[in-house]
Amino acid sequence: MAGVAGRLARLRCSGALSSPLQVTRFPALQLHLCGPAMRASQKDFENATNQVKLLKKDPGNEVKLKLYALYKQATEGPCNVPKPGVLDFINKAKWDAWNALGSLPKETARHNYVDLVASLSASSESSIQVTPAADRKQPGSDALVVTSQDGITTITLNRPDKKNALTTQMYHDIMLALEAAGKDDSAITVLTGNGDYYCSGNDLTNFTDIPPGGVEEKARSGAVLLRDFVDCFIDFPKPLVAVVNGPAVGISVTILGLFDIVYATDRATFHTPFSHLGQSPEGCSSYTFPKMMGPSKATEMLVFGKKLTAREACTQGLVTEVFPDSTFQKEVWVRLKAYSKLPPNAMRISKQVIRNTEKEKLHAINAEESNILRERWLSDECMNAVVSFLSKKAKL
Ligand SMILES: CCCCCCCCCC/C=C/CC(=O)SCCNC(=O)CCNC(=O)[C@H](O)C(C)(C)COP(=O)(O)OP(=O)(O)OC[C@H]1O[C@@H](n2cnc3c(N)ncnc32)[C@H](O)[C@@H]1OP(=O)(O)O
Repeated sequence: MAGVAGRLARLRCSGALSSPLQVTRFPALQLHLCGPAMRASQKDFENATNQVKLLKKDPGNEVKLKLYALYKQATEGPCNVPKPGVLDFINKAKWDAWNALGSLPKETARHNYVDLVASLSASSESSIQVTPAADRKQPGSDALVVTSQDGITTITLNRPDKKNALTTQMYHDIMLALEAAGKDDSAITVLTGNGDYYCSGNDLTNFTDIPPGGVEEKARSGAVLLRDFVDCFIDFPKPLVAVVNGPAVGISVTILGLFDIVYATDRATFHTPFSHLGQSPEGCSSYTFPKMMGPSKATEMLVFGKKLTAREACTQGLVTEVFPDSTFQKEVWVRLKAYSKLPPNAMRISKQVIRNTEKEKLHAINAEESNILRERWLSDECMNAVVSFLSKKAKL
């Protein structure tokens, strides 16, 4: 356990991975950046750390390292933490950048940080997304877009540059969006992705944001989040449709067993590499997959990580219908618009008649899978796989 905790701690590098180094987009924040000639106050500094999160364009690794070093110097003073090992590339680069600032006073580092952020903001001014609070469908981030039209509420995963990997915030936002969609006046609800991927599964950087309670606490809260997330799909009251616009990985595949219809482009693939990641099945797939495709085909996917083409997934019953990529969007939406005109109450009740007999069982399976995963996340097999991915040594 100490080894696992140590590796995670190194990954975090004293909070580095959850520090403002991560360039993600957040709803608008008021900014009061100081000009270069003025000294930066603590407030300016705090505003600048928020401003970094608003940058739409990734400023590149060199600038990110500079920002990181100045941030650490401004908040903690000169670098006096042990130098990471040579193989710990990411943290070593960060350590080097911080250490290079020597004994630069905290106040100067703060000022330089604010200046650097101001120059970055000026060069990407138009990229800041200002979303009036009243227009927001759900709080937290623009990595999820919810629209309602023609009787269809569509939840779109919107992190195309990260292949729509699911951050912790996105799990929460999807739950909120599903809760709202279950109650709104739309007839059906759709989950889809923006960009070339449907979803690359759990964002593996979720493993790096370790709370004060340590990795055990992280695994415990992760298991609660997973269970709550999957419960929302089990309980969703209306017809739920997946429009799989590209490859799908991990949890985005397993929960398809809880959807009522799955339409896929012929470019989509379905991949659940749990053993490769030292993990185990979730999303009730340990029950739904063997039930729909038989135990041996399910084992090929869930134990051996066999990646299915869209057509294979259709043959196995995971996908309802496959469409040529060139006509996918058009054909699917024409079909869904027609379905959405059917009487909504009849559709909702029919769905419930089909699904309700299994609900209790699914909840129990979900709880059990989440518990087992909690243990898996603490295993060396899992940690090694996550570290390999994050240090760019492995991908699927
Ligand atoms: C104890 C912790 C608990 C946390 C809370 C958990 C709550 C619920 C957990 C439910 C569990 C689910 C299990 C799973 O979903 S397992 C599946 C996990 N997914 C992966 O392993 C996929 C990893 N990604 C890849 O292998 C490849 O990126 C790809 C998907 C095959 C695509 O390869 P390609 O070459 O086309 O593209 P890039 O690799 O260059 O990707 C572009 C950038 O996107 C980043 N990326 C992609 N996927 C992920 C991901 N899943 N997590 C984090 N980042 C991802 C990739 O790093 C690139 O970023 P960069 O441009 O900054 O380099």
